[in-house]
Amino acid sequence: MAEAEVVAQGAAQPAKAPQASEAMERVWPVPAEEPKASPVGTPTVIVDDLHIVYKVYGAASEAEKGNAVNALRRLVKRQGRPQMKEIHAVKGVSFVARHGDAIGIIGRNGSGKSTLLRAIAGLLPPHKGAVFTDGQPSLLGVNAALMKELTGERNIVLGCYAMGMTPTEVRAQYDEIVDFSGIGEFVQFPMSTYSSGMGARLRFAIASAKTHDVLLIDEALATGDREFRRKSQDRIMQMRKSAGTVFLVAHNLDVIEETCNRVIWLHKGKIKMDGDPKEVIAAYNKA
Ligand SMILES: Nc1ncnc2c1ncn2[C@@H]1O[C@H](COP(=O)(O)OP(=O)(O)OP(=O)(O)O)[C@@H](O)[C@H]1O
Repeated sequence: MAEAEVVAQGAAQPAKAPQASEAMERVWPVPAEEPKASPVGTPTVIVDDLHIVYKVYGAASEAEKGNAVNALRRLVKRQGRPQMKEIHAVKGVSFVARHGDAIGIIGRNGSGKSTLLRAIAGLLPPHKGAVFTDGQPSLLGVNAALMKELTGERNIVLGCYAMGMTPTEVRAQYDEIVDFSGIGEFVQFPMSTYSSGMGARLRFAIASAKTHDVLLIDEALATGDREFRRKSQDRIMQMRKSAGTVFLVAHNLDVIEETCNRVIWLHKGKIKMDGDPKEVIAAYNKA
């Protein structure tokens, strides 16, 4: 399944990677987006009795496995395709997120954290229930794909356009993005030459160059070093102040506690606890 891309997908056309300034001149102008002034405390995301079910085909027993003999046997016996299995990943989750919230989502492996984020981003259709969002949610995941064959420069420019920034805004932000990412002269090299940490830093730097109504961050801070984590946390704080809503999935509970004003603990697809970070994390650690 494709991750939500905060960065450009399918927007790149050049055969060779030009300098950033050239790239900016070439791309068509994007209509300016007026920043919305939303008061802190008004709802941005309403999740109402959300159920997400994955359907997995071919999760069959040995006798049903998809080899030629079994396929022929099914044809002869006029049987359908191998049994489909359902994985009920999110089970009746409800909550309201507000402008200015930074909400940490914690839980054991497989508890439904990433699934919930992808559903809020609109990437997974609800089996039951609904998600209402005010504004465009942007998911920044570990796998959010920049284009590996393009230079950091090109990825910054295209990524910013993909987020709806104008050429003037991109120009104004370009140096700051490079600076924040800390990738230095590597910005001129194709991303295929980057370490995973460098790629993650650049993704975060691009994604956070814009004020998002709703920014969903899935473990994206995990690959950065300590210094980068601190800078990222500061930036998330700034986003909260500018009345955006940030969701943060991380296994590092310290990052969650330091960054978020609210924590949702998911357990086997359901909300086990929702509230003050200290209290929720203490209960989670005891469980
Ligand atoms: N694409 C998929 N197809 C089928 N099942 C999936 C898919 N993605 C996740 N699942 C299942 O949904 C459940 C929740 O997975 P999810 O990745 O949301 O959990 P998580 O809390 O983010 O886990 P982790 O902490 O390991 O990243 C798991 O049982 C997982 O096996």
